[in-house]
Amino acid sequence: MDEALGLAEFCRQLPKVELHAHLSGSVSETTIQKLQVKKGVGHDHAHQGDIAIGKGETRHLEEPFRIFKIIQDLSDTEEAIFTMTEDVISEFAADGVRYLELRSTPRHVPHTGMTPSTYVESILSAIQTCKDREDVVVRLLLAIDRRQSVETATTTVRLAQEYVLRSDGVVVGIDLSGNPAVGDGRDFIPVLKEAQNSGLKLALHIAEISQQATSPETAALLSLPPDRVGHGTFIHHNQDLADMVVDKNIPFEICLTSNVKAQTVASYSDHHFQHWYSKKHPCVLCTDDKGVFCTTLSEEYRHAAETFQLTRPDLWDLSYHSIDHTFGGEDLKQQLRDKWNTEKEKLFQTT
Ligand SMILES: CC(C)=CCNc1ncnc2c1ncn2[C@@H]1O[C@H](COP(=O)(O)O)[C@@H](O)[C@H]1O
Ligand SMILES: [Zn+2]
Repeated sequence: MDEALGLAEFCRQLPKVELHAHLSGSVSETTIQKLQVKKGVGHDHAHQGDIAIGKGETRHLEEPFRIFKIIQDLSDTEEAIFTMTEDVISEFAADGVRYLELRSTPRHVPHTGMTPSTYVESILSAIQTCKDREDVVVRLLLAIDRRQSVETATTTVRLAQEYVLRSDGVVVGIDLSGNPAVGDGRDFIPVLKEAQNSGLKLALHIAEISQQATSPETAALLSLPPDRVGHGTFIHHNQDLADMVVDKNIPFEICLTSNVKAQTVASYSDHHFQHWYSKKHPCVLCTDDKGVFCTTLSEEYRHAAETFQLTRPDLWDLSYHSIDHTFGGEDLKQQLRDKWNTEKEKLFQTT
C-alpha cells in the first residue's frame, strides 16, 4: 500500500520561501482575464499564447520582456495593481509559500493618474488586506529597471526609504532588474550604495546572460556587495567573479524554469544550481515570473529533485535554509524557523 505523498504533493505541502518574484510576471491567466474585463478589452487581446510560455516551450530572451509590457499596459491603475497583488499573494499561499518577497517597478502613468507613490501604496494596501486572510508573510522590494534613468532610480530608492518607515517594515529592499542586454548596471552603483547605507537590502540581477561574464559591470555590482544575487547564471564561467561570490558568501536566487524557458541555460540538467549546490554555496529556489513562465514554486522544487536527485530531506533543508537569506529581520526569521519545525513533523509523518 502506498500511503506516501507523491513528489509533487510533497513539494506543495513543503513550507516554502519565495524570494524572487516580479509582480507583473507573477500574474496568472485568471487575473489577466479579470484585468481585461475591468479595462474593457476583449479576451482575444492577449490570450494565453501571448502572455505565457507553456510547458516545454522556450523563447528568445526578448520575448518575456514583450510579455511584461502587455501585462503592465493592462495594469495601469491603482485598482489593477491592488487586484494583481492580492491574487498573486493568494496563489503563492495556496502553493505552500509561507514567506514571500515580492518585487515591482513603481510606475508613473499620467493618463490614469497613477504615480510611483500610489503604485507602491496599492501594493502595500493589498499586502495589508492579505495579512490576516492568507497564511503567508509578505515583504516588498522596489525595483529599478536597467532601462531607467539614474534620476528615476534615485526616486525609487527615496520612495523605498520613505516607505520602510510608513509600511512598518514591509518594504525591505531594492532590486535591479530589466532586460540584461540593455544599459550598464554600473550607472546605478551610487544610488545602490545610497540604498545600502540607509539600511535597505540589495537583491540584484547579475550575469544573467553570457556577455555579462566578462563585462566590467558584473565585478562592479558584486563588489558592492549585494545581499543576494538574482540568477548569476554566468558567474561560475569566470573564476574571479566566482571567487568574489564565495568570499562574500552571497546567496543565489535560482530560477530554473525561467532560465530554461528564456534559453539562458540549455536545459534543467545544465543549470548552474548544480555547480553551487554541490559546493554547499547558499542557493534559494525561486520562480522569477510564475505567470509568464507557467510555473509554481512547488514545481521548481520538483524539477530540482528530479533533475539533481535531491531527496525529500534535501528539499526540506533547502527550504529551511532559505529562511537565513530573507530580508525580514532576525525576529521574523526565528518565527519562520519555528513554523517550519512545527510543519516538519506533520509533513514527514505522511511521507
Ligand atoms: C529573459 C530573462 C533572462 C528573464 C529573466 N527574468 C528577468 N530578468 C530581468 N528582469 C526581469 C525578469 N523578469 C522580470 N523582470 C523585471 O520585472 C518587470 C516586471 O515586473 P514589475 O512590473 O516590475 O512588477 C520587468 O519589466 C523586468 O524589469
Ligand atoms: Zn528576475
